[in-house]
Amino acid sequence: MDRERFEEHLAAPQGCGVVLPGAHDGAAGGALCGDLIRLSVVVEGDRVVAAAFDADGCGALTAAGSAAVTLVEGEHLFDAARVGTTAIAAELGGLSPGKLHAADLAADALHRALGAAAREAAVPVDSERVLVAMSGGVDSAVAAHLLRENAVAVTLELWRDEENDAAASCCSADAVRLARMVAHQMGLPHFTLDLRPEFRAGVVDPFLAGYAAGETPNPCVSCNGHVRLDEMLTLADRLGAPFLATGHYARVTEDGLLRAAADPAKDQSYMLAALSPASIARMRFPLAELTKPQVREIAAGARLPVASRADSQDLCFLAGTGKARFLARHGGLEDKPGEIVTLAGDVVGAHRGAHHFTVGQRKGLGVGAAPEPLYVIRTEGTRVVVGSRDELATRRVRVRGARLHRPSDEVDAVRLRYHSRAVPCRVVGEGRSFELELDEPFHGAAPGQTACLLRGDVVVGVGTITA
Ligand SMILES: Nc1ncnc2c1ncn2[C@@H]1O[C@H](COP(=O)(O)OP(=O)(O)OP(=O)(O)O)[C@@H](O)[C@H]1O
Repeated sequence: MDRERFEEHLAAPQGCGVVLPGAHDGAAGGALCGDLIRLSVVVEGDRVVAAAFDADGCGALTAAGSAAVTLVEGEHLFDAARVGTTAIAAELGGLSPGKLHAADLAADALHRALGAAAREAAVPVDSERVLVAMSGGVDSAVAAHLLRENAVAVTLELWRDEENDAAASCCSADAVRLARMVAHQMGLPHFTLDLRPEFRAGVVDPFLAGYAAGETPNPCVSCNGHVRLDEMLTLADRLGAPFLATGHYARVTEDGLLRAAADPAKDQSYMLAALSPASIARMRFPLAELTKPQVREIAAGARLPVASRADSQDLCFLAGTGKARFLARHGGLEDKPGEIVTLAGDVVGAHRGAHHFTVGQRKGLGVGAAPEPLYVIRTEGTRVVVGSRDELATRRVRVRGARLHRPSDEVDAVRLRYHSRAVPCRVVGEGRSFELELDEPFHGAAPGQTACLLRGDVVVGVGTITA
């Protein structure tokens, strides 16, 4: 550790307390850790023309703020976006483990400011440049690694749950830091985009409304279709990148439609079904032809620090909360006990709230001693209607809000759940609401879920299952 650099920054901190008109700000820290730093940057075109900071905490935080300002002022936006904890610590002549927290906070604040500024930047287009969406997971890290020659990285902050994620209210979410660290190790500029308001309005609120209406919504499909990929494409424009890449497993056909990934076990084309053809034209899926073991092998070979990170299992905003609790806390959906009845109207049990059930569900009904397994057929207000597997079967499914990219007579199959297999079908009717006539019975078509309309394994349209 070189105390001299540290002392210089501490004695004459660069940009400390300077107010910059027209600046974009980012803050990090807070009451829980007792340190708070705010960093401001002014970006003109593709350059950081000015930077400043304010810190309330230990001396190391002041020195770290000063180091961050020194490193980014006058630099190209992409070079500024390559500055992270390591660079800040190095500018201070190295930091002891106890003081690294200060560099972490300064980097978090810097990246929040740069992310906000990037939304108004104007970087000249490079026809090869690709913005890579990095989640902090292994798939997107490998996507970035494969495209590293021309890549700029972005991580979205979508949700921060103050009650369940105490660490996140003090520092930035762990996943964002991890993604930034991985991007920086590859030498990539990294941006953090705060999409919390857009995510709340465009994904979480419709999710809560869907459950309140007795449906089983599919928030990832609408998030990909109308929120996160659109926002990242807009950022790509600002950063002069014609393309956006993700770690999704999906392919694109020559005529610009989504197609199932080469590895059917990992295929995520269903989750991307709401993407418009205009967006698909700009998407790149570097994992399209790979299997998960191959991806892990590439990650290990490249020594990516996330090589053995587990896959995400649940909706991102439910992490650490659980659906029932989330619905109660954020949507006011409290338990309302009701009856479990058969299609004939016989009462066979009781439940604590109809919103805990989805069509096709078998487990958790608590109905013992039935001669055959019972499934949820539908919910009606506070009543949950159950029946046998045969009674659950349907050959006609109504779809609303449909968008077709090809004539309806090209639809020859549909996927009615993320992990269910495609069912051969045909479209009956026209416009944005129509029926699907299935060639085989389907068990568990749940209102609110996405109907992914297919021609073979190519996605030719999308709609929402309706009651
Ligand atoms: N918060 C985020 N910020 C930026 N991109 C994201 C974010 N979350 C997901 N993505 C992008 O969407 C892709 C698919 O996300 P999904 O949630 O399905 O994660 P995944 O399949 O576990 O991938 P990964 O291993 O990259 O997390 C990711 O590979 C990444 O490119």
